[in-house]
Amino acid sequence: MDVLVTLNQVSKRYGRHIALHDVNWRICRGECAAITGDNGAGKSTLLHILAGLAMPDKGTIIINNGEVSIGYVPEFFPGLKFTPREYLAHMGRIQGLSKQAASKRVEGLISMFQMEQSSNRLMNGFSKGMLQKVNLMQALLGMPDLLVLDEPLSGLDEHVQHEIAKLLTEIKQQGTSIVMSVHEHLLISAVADRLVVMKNGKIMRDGLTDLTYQRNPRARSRVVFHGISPEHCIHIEQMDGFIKWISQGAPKEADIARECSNEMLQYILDAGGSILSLQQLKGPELPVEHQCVSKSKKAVIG
Ligand SMILES: Nc1ncnc2c1ncn2[C@@H]1O[C@H](COP(=O)(O)OP(=O)(O)OP(=O)(O)O)[C@@H](O)[C@H]1O
Repeated sequence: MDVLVTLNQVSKRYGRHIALHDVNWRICRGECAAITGDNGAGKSTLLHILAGLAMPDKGTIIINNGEVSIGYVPEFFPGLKFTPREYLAHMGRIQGLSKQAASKRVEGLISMFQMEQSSNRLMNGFSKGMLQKVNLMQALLGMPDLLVLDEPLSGLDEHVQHEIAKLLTEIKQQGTSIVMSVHEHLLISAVADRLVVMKNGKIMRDGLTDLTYQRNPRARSRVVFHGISPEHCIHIEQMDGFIKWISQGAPKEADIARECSNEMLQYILDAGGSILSLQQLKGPELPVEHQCVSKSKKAVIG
């Protein structure tokens, strides 16, 4: 899997308040992750760090070959005294596009967003929905590998919410990875492949959305194991095929993609752990077969 950005043990505090606490996370090429959680859970802080707008106090950020372009869509976008055409052309130049390239890109975006009729009107008279479209267009000017959006549907009416969801689906289909904080179910069900739940600055759940399982029922296994260090657990989360933790207590329990299970089990054993059980699952909730219970390396992997 082509990982675009990896966060390792990332923490961020504001004064005495810890907004992010030892977060390990990554986003891969072509993925769309929705981040949800209560107000103050740390979603925006995580997005700011991913987008390079804030630095962590602790931890590391690894960018794929140091060359991932990122577009950021803030929650609020002001109604400026420019037309979208003027504003986007300026932004394109600021982002390093030539005059011709900026103009071509702006026209392409205006057409994709069906903004032809309003593209020469001043934005200070725009509705929230129209402003949000321009906000999204500015982030797409440089054809980013990764689009980071902070609550893209906030304050929009239902019709515009569906329009934005449709546009984000198109953007995802064009190969752009997306990370967005959301409160609305629409984007989780219509666009996201992965759902991340945050609480008190920590990631509590990170896995495929149930709809993704239904659309693409990838065979998976549930493995129960114990005896490995927190550092090895972090590595497991970052391996291809890790889906989600079911329990991080003792013993630990995780869902993994079946095609990667040999590699994962081997890693657990090499790290000094013991496998307590391996159960094959299919779909979001339905265990179809109980395969084996063994502590022996050969019996589990063979
Ligand atoms: N610049 C700041 N100065 C001080 N505290 C901050 C700052 N930014 C965020 N915080 C605090 O850090 C915590 C996490 O904030 P963050 O905005 O990341 O949460 P969030 O999950 O995005 O919340 P919301 O859903 O309300 O936007 C909150 O308690 C917030 O008050």
